[in-house]
Amino acid sequence: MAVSSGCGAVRSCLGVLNQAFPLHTARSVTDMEAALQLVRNVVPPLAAWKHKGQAGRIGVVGGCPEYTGAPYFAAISALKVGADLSHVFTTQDAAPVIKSYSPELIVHPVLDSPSAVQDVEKWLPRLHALVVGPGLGRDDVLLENVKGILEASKTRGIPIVIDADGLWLVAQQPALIQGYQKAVLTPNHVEFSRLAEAVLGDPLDGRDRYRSVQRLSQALGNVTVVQKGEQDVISDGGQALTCSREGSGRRCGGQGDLLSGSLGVLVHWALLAGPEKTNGSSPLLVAAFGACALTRQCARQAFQKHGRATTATDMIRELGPAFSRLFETSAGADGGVAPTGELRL
Ligand SMILES: NC(=O)C1=CN([C@@H]2O[C@H](COP(=O)(O)OP(=O)(O)OC[C@H]3O[C@@H](n4cnc5c(N)ncnc54)[C@H](OP(=O)(O)O)[C@@H]3O)[C@@H](O)[C@H]2O)[C@@H](O)CC1
Ligand SMILES: Nc1ncnc2c1ncn2[C@@H]1O[C@H](COP(=O)(O)OP(=O)(O)OP(=O)(O)O)[C@@H](O)[C@H]1O
Ligand SMILES: [Mg+2]
Repeated sequence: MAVSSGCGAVRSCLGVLNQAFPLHTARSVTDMEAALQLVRNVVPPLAAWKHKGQAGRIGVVGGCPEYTGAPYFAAISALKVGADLSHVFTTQDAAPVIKSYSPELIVHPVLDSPSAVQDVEKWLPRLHALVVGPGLGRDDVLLENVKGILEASKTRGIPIVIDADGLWLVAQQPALIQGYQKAVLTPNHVEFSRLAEAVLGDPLDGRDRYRSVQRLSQALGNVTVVQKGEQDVISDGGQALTCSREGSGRRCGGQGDLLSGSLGVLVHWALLAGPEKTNGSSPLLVAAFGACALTRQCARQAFQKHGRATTATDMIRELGPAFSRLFETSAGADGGVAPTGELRL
């Protein structure tokens, strides 16, 4: 449970980097531990004086009759990272299925209702962050409802993680998210290419992923972008950070959903903590780094136990131990393998 608030070494390291190199300079340092320390700084302590809800109330908007696993993975991951309550806003048909996976989730069968936007809007004052897109599908009616939910959430200043089919919607209508600096997009390879085409009009430049991610973020008005892959590249248009912590060779579905749900909680915590705790780095960048490192650590631990049979459910079981290992020790004990991370400005 212990979370360090001290970060002198991190402060000086990132401080020097911030001053020394102008934007876009291709300069890098191995700095995984420094970035992990920033994540530790934003994790709220567990305390007897706190009440239910204070550690986070997260909403997941997604799921449809075809995809019930994805919103479940995201919502249960949010809880296991440390949120107190996790809501799923989904379609009438998908709701009982998702409920049956877990009694821990609060499931609202509203997403295909004509009053979907108002139904979700009622809950927004009680939510700290939204994760939009896991398992949403591409039905026009659902996407139109989600558009309204996004607008209502932006008006209230709610942090939004956009993943999966939420990114499909953003690729159709980038204005939906343009300039909203409490948004984080988490595209996989295909989703990133689609966004880059739609927003930059360019095919993906695979040679310089940093530059591509940074350009996409800038074009969207400094929305934070997490490009998932063999290494995860994260940028807010200014700084860029990569997470190459060891994960696993298993590419089973659902790992991105675990990441987006975890990120919903970390985004809330990081914004609450503010830039003082992240030493001037963007809280969203730090949150994104934390979610990537955590997902990869879960993959690694699950693979050690289950090998080729590893699935997202096995990874979710590792969330508690992986979180402790990364964020509740003073040194991020790693059991031997040297992690790497780079910070580029
Ligand atoms: N259990 C559930 O309910 C789950 C539901 N999910 C939900 O499914 C929905 C669609 O999401 P998605 O990710 O399958 O769609 P999309 O990104 O269009 O990819 C489609 C195709 O692109 C390719 N491809 C993918 N990655 C690649 C890569 N790195 N590099 C190269 N190619 C790559 C690959 O096609 P291939 O080229 O192999 O034929 C892939 O099949 C969405 O709602 C999501 O949340 C998932 O969350 C999983 C768990
Ligand atoms: N080649 C890889 N090597 C190691 N880790 C990877 C690799 N590709 C993706 N990952 C990790 O897997 C996690 C999910 O990324 P992925 O690209 O699978 O997302 P996704 O396609 O959206 O997943 P989902 O099936 O949930 O939709 C990220 O944390 C990422 O770091
Ligand atoms: Mg995905």
